Amino acid sequence: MLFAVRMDVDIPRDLDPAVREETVAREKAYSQQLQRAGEWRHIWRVVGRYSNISVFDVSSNERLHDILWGLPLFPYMTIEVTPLAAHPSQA
Ligand SMILES: O=C(O)CC1=CCC(=O)O1
Repeated sequence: MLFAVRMDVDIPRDLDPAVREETVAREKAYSQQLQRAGEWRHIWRVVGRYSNISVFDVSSNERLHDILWGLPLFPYMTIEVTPLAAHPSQA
């Protein structure tokens, strides 16, 4: 099952810089592990924003929910999920 997911990140400015750095590092490791496993297919920066648009290929809605819930930056994100279906014009 394919999903496009937009993540808008808004880390509070007064967050301890060490906590910020450690959380962002954990986010990167978490993301890259899922990319290597094939569930996080794409991640693209949204130009000019602290946001990304990602494509996930997961077995179920529950699996995607668990992945998103587990994001280290989850408490600082607004997330929009769009389920994808094959387009009839896909060559
Ligand atoms: O920087 C972001 O867009 C947030 C993020 C998600 C996965 C990752 O490595 O960073």
